[in-house]
Amino acid sequence: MPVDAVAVTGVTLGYQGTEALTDVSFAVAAGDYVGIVGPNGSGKSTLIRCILGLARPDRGEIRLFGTPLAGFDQWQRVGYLPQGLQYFNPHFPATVAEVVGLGLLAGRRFPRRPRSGDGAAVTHALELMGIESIRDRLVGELSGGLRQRALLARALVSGPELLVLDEPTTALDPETRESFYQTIRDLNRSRGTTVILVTHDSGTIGSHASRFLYLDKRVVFYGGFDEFCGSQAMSDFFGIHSQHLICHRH
Ligand SMILES: Nc1ncnc2c1ncn2[C@@H]1O[C@H](COP(=O)(O)OP(=O)(O)OP(=O)(O)O)[C@@H](O)[C@H]1O
Repeated sequence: MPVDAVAVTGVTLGYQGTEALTDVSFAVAAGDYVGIVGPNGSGKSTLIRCILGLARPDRGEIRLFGTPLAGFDQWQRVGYLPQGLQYFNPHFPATVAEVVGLGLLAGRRFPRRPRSGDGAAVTHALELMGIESIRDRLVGELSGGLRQRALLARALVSGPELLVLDEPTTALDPETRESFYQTIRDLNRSRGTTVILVTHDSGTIGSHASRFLYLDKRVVFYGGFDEFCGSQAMSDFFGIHSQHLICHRH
């Protein structure tokens, strides 16, 4: 049986007595594209941080590619684009190629040194994102859309099988946002990259992702978008009008 890229079982986490995640369980098969949506403060970023080992659940277990997180050390298989990284100081003294190259060091053990194949990997990631021509520009000087492509190239430079993105489109205008979503979908479809993407864009994600996770501290819904839009339980939960708003782009 194929091993799931991510398996989350019974994860519960509280901050100073406030429950952020309650008994969350779901699995992401290799090749899936999962959109995670939910209201502000519903635990989306906390869940992502747990999956990446950046926050520790009080209870429950997480496996990446079949290995419990505590023993997982193949971080080059995982690409991460965190929330809020797009707000760069315009004077930040690093070029696009340098920022992308840092993505290779992040997955290595200490001492983190460049290796001989790194230049080719950086060029490949830049080409994949269509930004090879701006490799020597300072990253802080770029437009929001180009900067987000550079940061995506950084997340992709190690050739990850799993790509995790936390609200990657918030700083983008609608046109750039759509093109960014297309890029992610192409990666998923043509390269088979497994994608987990957190967004407030509940209408848009339905037309891109293969699965939909609605989180409100617990898993309210996890499944296909068609199933979500046809579900009486979801109409009862959201009210028919709100459910329709989520489903309208689909
Ligand atoms: N480090 C922290 N310390 C204390 N409380 C926290 C911490 N991080 C998050 N929280 C709280 O945990 C809850 C879940 O936060 P989280 O950021 O995971 O939600 P979210 O769904 O990603 O929110 P948003 O959509 O606004 O980004 C919120 O009530 C938040 O205030």
